[in-house]
Amino acid sequence: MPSIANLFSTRRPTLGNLEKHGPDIAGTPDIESKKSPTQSQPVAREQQEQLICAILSRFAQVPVSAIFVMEPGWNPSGLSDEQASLVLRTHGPNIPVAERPLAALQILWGAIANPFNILLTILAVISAATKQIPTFAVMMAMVFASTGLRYWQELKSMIQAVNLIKSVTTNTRVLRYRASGPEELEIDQRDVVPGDIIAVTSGDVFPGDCILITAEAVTITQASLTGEMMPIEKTVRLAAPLPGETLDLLHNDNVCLAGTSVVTGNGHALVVSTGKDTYMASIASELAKQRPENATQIGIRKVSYVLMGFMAVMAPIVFIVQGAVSKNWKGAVMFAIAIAVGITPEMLPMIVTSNLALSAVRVARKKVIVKRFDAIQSLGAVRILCSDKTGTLTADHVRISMSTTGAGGLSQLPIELAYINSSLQTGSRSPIDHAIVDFVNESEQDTFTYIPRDGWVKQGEVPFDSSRRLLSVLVSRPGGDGSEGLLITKGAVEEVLDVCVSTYNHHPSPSSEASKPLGLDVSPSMTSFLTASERQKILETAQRLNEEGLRLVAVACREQLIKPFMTISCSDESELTFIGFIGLLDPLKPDAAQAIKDLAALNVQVRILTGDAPAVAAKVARDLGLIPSRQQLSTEDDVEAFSSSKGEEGLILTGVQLAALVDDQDAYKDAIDRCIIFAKLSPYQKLEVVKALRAGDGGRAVAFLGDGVNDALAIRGADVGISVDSGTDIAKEAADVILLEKSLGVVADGVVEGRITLINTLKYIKMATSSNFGNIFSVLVASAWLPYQPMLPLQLLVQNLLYDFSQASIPWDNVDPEYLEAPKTWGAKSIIRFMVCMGPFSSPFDITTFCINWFHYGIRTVDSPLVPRAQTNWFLEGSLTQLFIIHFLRTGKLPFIQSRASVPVVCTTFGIAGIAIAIPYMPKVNTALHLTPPEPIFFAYLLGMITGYALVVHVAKTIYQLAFKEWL
Ligand SMILES: Nc1ncnc2c1ncn2[C@@H]1O[C@H](COP(=O)(O)OP(=O)(O)OP(=O)(O)O)[C@@H](O)[C@H]1O
Ligand SMILES: [Mg+2]
Repeated sequence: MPSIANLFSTRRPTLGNLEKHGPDIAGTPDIESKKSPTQSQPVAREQQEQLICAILSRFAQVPVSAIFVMEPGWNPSGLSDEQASLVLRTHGPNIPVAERPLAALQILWGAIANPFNILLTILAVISAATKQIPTFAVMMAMVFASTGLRYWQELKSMIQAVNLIKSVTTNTRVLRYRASGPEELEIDQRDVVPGDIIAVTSGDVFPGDCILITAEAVTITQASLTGEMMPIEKTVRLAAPLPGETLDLLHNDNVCLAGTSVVTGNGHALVVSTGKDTYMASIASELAKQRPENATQIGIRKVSYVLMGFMAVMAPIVFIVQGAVSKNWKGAVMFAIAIAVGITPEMLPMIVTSNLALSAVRVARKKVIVKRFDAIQSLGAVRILCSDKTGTLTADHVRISMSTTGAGGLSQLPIELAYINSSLQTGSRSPIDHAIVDFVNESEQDTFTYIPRDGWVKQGEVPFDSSRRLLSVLVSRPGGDGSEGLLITKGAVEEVLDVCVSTYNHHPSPSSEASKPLGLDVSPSMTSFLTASERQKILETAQRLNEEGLRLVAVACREQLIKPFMTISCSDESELTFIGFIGLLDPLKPDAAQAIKDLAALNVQVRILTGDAPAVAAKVARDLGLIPSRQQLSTEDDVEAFSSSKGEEGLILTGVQLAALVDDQDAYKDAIDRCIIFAKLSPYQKLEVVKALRAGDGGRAVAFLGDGVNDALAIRGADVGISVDSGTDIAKEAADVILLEKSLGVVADGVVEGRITLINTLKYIKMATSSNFGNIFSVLVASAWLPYQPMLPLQLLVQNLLYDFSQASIPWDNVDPEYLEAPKTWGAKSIIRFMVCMGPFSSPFDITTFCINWFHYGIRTVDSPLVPRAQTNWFLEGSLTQLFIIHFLRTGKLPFIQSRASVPVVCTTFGIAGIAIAIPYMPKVNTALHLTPPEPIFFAYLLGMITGYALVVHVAKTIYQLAFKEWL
C-alpha cells in the first residue's frame, strides 16, 4: 500500500490556518442549535441533511489531493498535538449520540404529557369552574406529585444510563504530525476532531463523518444508520468534480459516516465532522423510532389497550347508571372521570423505568453494561445463548503449539512464512496473528532456519475476511532487486487447499533444504502435484490435530514477479504451493464450564456458532459438557441412544451442510433445533442461524455473544446482542450489552437480573389491573344501588394516588427464587387472565361495606348527614384491602411466612396504610376531602374484612396456580 507520506508531501501545518479552519467547520451552521432532532419536522430534517451534505460535499467531491490544498491547516500526515488540542477546545469533544443525554426539559415534558395528568387537569379545571377550590388544589397537587416522581426517576435513570455507556471505551488510531514523519497514536474517540487523519481497519467504527484518503479493499457496513447489513465498497476519490454532481450521503464512494464500520480492508480517512454535526446525530431521534418494539414494549402497549378499552366502556356505563339513579348528572360526570383516572395505570412508565435502571446499575457492578436499559429485560427472556468460541468459551490466550508439514511432521517452515505474513499484514490483528508474531519475537534469534527473517518488503496485501478465510501478502525477497517476490497466504485449511495446486517437498533437515539465496525456493523442482489422495491425507492430518483441540492455520505460497504499481486481489490467491500447518492452542476459560452449568440451571441453552473447524469446536463443547463425551455416557443404553441419534455428528452442523439444507425447510428447522455446534459459518450464516433459532418453537428470545467483525451481523440480528469491551468496535457498536470482563458467568447474572426486572414489572401490572377490575364491579353495584355517591371523585383520586405511592417501591422488591428458574416473557394473555380471575374477589368485601353502611348505619338517602361516614368507610376499606393484598399478590406462596417482601415494600405498604387511616382524623385535610373519623367499631369490621379477603385470595391463588401452573 502506498504510505500516506508518499501520497502527499509532508507539509508542516500552520496553526494560523487551523484557527481559521476552527470557525469554518466547527462554526458551520450549528445544526443542533437550529433545531433539535427530537423536535424535528420533515422540513427541519431536510435542512439539517442539506447542511451536513454541504459540509461533506466540499471535501467529498474533489480529488483527495485537493482537500489539503483547500484546507491548508489540514495535513495528510495528521494534525500536530497543539492543533488537535486547539480544535478540541474550540469545537468540543466528539460525544457519540448514545452518550448525549436528553435535555432535562424533554424528560419533564414526557412526564407531564400523559393521559393521567390530562384527565386530572380537566377534572381540576371542572372543579375550579364549579368553585370546588379544595378539590382543585388536591388534584393539582396530585399532578405535581406524580409528575415530580416520574421526572425524578427518569432523570436519575438517564444520568445513570449515560454514565454506564461512558465506561465502555472506544479508541481511534489517529496520525499526529511529527517533524520526523507521521506517528500513529491511539486516542479516545471523544478526542477526535475535524481535521484528524485516522487509520482504520476491519472492525473499526468511524468516529465522525469522514472522507477516505487511502483505501485497500475497504468495505463498510452502514447497518447502524440504515439497518442494511450488506457491506458496500468504498474507494478514494481521484477524479475532479463533474458538472452538476450532487452528494448522496449514504451512497457516496468516498464518504464514511460516523457510526458506520469497516468490514474488510484498511485505509486512512480524514475526519470532517464530529459530535452533533454528524449525520448520525441529525437522525438520532429517527433512529430511535425505527428500532422495532421489543417484547416488553409490545406487552405494555397491549395491556394499555386493554385498560383503555375498559375505560372507554366503563366510564360511560358508570356515568349513565349513576346519573339515572342519583339524577345528579354533574356529579355523575365527575365520578365517571375519576373512575377513568383510576383505571389508568399511570405509574406504569415510572415503574418500568425505575425497574430497568435499578437492574442496569446492579448488573453494572458485575461489569455488565447495558447500552439500552430495555435490553436487560430481553436478557431475562433469553432461551438460547449463542456464542462464538474464542475469547468467551476459550481464554483467548492463543499460543503456538506446533508447526508441521501436511503429513504432520514437525517443520519450522510454516511458522517462518506465517511470521512474514502476520508481521507485515496491516488488517485487524487477530489473536492468531498476535500469537504468531509474539511466538517468533520471543524465540531465540536463530529460530529462522529456512528463510531470512528480515528484509522482506511488503508490496501488496489481501486482508483477511471471514467468508474467504484467507490472508495474503505479497513480499519482495530480501536483498533482491525488488522484482522477485513471494505471495504468502495463510488461512483455514480447506480454503487454503482449495487454492493450492502443489505441495512443498520438505526435506529432513534445513541444511538439505534447497533454499534460494534470496529465500525459499518453491519452483516446480521443489514441489509435487497436489493429488486428490495427497489432499485427503492433509485433511486427515488436520482432522486429527483438530480433534486434539488445536486450531489450525494452513500456510501456502507462490513465486510472483513484482511489477511497478502492482496491486493484488483475491484472484491472485491461486496456484499456490501448500507448505504446512501451524497448530494453535487456546485453553478453555476456567469459569466457562461452571457458567454453562449456571445457564443450564436457568434453562438457557448454549450453542456454539463459529467460523472454525467442527472438530475443534466439538472438542471445546465436549470439554465444557455441552455435548456428552463417551466417558459421560454411563450405561450401554445411553451410548446406544446417543449413537442412534447420529451421535456427536448429529449435534454438529457446518456452513456447507447448512447451505445444502436451505431447500428442505423441515430438515433445516430440525437441524437448527437439534445441533449444538455450528461450525465453519460465514458471518451471514451466523446471522441466519440466529434468525432460524429465533423463529423456532413459536418464537423465542436468542442472545448472541461475540467479539469479532464476523460476529457483528449476528449480534445485531439477535434479541440481545452481547459483546465484550475488548472486542472489535463494530461488534460493540452492534451490541445491546457489553461485558467489561470476558466471562460467560456474568451473562448468567445478567439473565437473573433481567428476570427480576420483568417479574417486578409484572407484579405491578397484575396488581394494578386486577385491583382496578375488581373496583369496577363494586362501582357498578354501588352506582345501581346507592342513591348517593359511594365515594366522592376527589376521594377516589386520593385513594388512587396513595395506592400508586405504595407501588412505587415494587422495583425494590424481592423475587421468589422459583420465578428466576425459567425464561420469562411478557404475556398480555397471562395478565388479562390474572386480572379477570383475581380482580373480582375484592368486590364482595366492598359490597359488605355498602351493606354495613346501609343496614348498620342506616345511610340510605342522598341527603343523609351520614353520607361522609359511608364514604369514609369505603375509602378505608378499599385502601386497606388493596394495600394489604399487595403482600398476597406479590408471591405465589404464603406471604410473610414463606415469602417476605423487601423492606421498602413493607415500609411503603404499612406506612401508606397508616396515612390512609390517619387522613379522616387530620383537621383541614379531612374537611377538604369530606372525610370524617369512623366509629371505632368499624375497625373491627375492617379487620374481619381484611382477614376474610386474605383467606379468600389465598385459596383462589392456590387454585389458580393448580389450574394455570403459573402465578406471576
Ligand atoms: N488472521 C488470520 N490469518 C489466517 N487465518 C485466519 C486468521 N484468522 C482466522 N483464520 C482462519 O479462519 C478460521 C476461522 O476463524 P474466524 O476467526 O473467522 O472464526 P470465528 O468464528 O471468529 O472463530 P471463533 O469462534 O473461534 O471466534 C480459523 O480457524 C483460522 O483457520
Ligand atoms: Mg471470533
